[in-house]
Amino acid sequence: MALKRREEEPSGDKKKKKRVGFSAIDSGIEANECIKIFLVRSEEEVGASSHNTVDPVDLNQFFGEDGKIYGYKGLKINVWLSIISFHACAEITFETSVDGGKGITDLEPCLQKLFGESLLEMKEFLQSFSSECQYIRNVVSNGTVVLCKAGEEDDTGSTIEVIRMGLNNLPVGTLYSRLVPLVLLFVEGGRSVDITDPGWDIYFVVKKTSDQTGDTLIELLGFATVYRFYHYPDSTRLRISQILVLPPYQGQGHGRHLIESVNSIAISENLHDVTAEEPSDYLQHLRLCMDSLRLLTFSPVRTAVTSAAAHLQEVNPPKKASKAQLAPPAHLAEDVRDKLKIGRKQLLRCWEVLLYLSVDPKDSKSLESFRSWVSDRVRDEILGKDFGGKEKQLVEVPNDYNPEMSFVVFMSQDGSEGSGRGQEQDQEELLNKVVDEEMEEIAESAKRVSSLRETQEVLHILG
Ligand SMILES: CC(=O)SCCNC(=O)CCNC(=O)[C@H](O)C(C)(C)COP(=O)(O)OP(=O)(O)OC[C@H]1O[C@@H](n2cnc3c(N)ncnc32)[C@H](O)[C@@H]1OP(=O)(O)O
Repeated sequence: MALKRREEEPSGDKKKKKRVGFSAIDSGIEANECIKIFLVRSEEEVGASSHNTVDPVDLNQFFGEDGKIYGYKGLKINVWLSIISFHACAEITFETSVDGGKGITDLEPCLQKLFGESLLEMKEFLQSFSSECQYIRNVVSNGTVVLCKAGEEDDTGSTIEVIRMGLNNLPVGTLYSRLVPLVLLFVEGGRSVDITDPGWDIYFVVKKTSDQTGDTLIELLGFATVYRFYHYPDSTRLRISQILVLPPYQGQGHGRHLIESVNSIAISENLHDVTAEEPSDYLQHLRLCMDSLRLLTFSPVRTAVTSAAAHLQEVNPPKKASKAQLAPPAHLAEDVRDKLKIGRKQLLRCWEVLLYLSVDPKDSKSLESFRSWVSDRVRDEILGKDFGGKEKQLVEVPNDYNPEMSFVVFMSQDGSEGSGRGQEQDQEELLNKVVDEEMEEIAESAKRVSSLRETQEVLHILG
């Protein structure tokens, strides 16, 4: 780690500077404001600040309780992260450092907490580009190729492969420990998994290219850690714990390749199902699109959705009996889990999208029935049934993140007390807002699924 004071002062000025360092108590600087992270693939890119700056989730969490750094003026921390060896190097510069009432933050342990052993001194870091240029190739060479596709974006004859390996294996575990900083930086709430547990697998998505001498270069584009859970009585479930595509390669289908590979393992090994641990919104969106498209290729699903859509036309609002007919039949949920390894919860999410897609947008009666059905689901999810004499109430809470929508649900002890605003009318209005939001999301997902399906059909026709 290189530590530099910017523009060294002649020693005579130092005392004076200390005295004027902070006029008031040091208010500190947020880590997010002074740290820049660069992803680099060559020695030349180190120091060229125009290269690949990335936005981490939140750096403040690694720096003290309040996420602030104290005792520095003009502090800048540049961190170079090699996407060849996955080592890191930090360059720290500042004008002055003085205790302004809150101490001087020791930066090294904070950076160690984040980057661990992958943090190198600059000289060693620069050497790693040549000494470890084949690092990824050496680690993944013993893995099992689960998926192989021709690279699309260039004509170098590259291929995209997904390779599966057990994490409980020394070279793979070492590579994973170098990837953990990426998990901490880019996956919200991400943390390291226990590499000694044999239940963990890691799926690497890589790009393979041959150079002019015929030598193969392998670049790591992303990875997913997947846990094998026991499922009673004699099966196994796969849970995607962390999935990350490196920022420069996001949005190019590699997250999809990883998920497709996990799905294909679950099918080929006849496992119970595939789930994801605390998925981010975007991962939910991706899985929703992928699974809805897979469900559309399964004819029992198409038949059942068409029949459910016909029930939407019957009465508005749908009666209790016909509402039951809007849900996927139990035997279908079992078939879907068995054939596609899509669990019931995920099937229900996709089902709403598929049902919406089956409704003629001009058929207002069916749309109203559909909304009423979604509204019942939302009501059940938020308020549920009476809970031991306590009643749930929904209250709006202002929120900077999404000023339009923010609610809390709380219990009132006797069913009558609350915030004083828990009147039925208020509650109805709030529930309606939530339902509107859900309807918008379903409509958007349906639009995306429909356009992806059209593209797939065109590609199929073109052969
Ligand atoms: C459990 C957890 O780990 S939660 C945390 C998840 N990870 C993170 O948040 C880390 C940061 N983010 C990432 O690493 C990535 O963005 C990931 C892993 C979430 C997604 O990977 P990406 O490579 O960016 O996504 P990818 O390009 O494969 O897929 C996205 C697109 O494919 C589309 N798509 C979905 N299915 C298909 C299909 N069958 N055919 C074609 N396209 C499809 C999606 O609709 C989406 O496009 P859109 O946004 O325009 O609607």
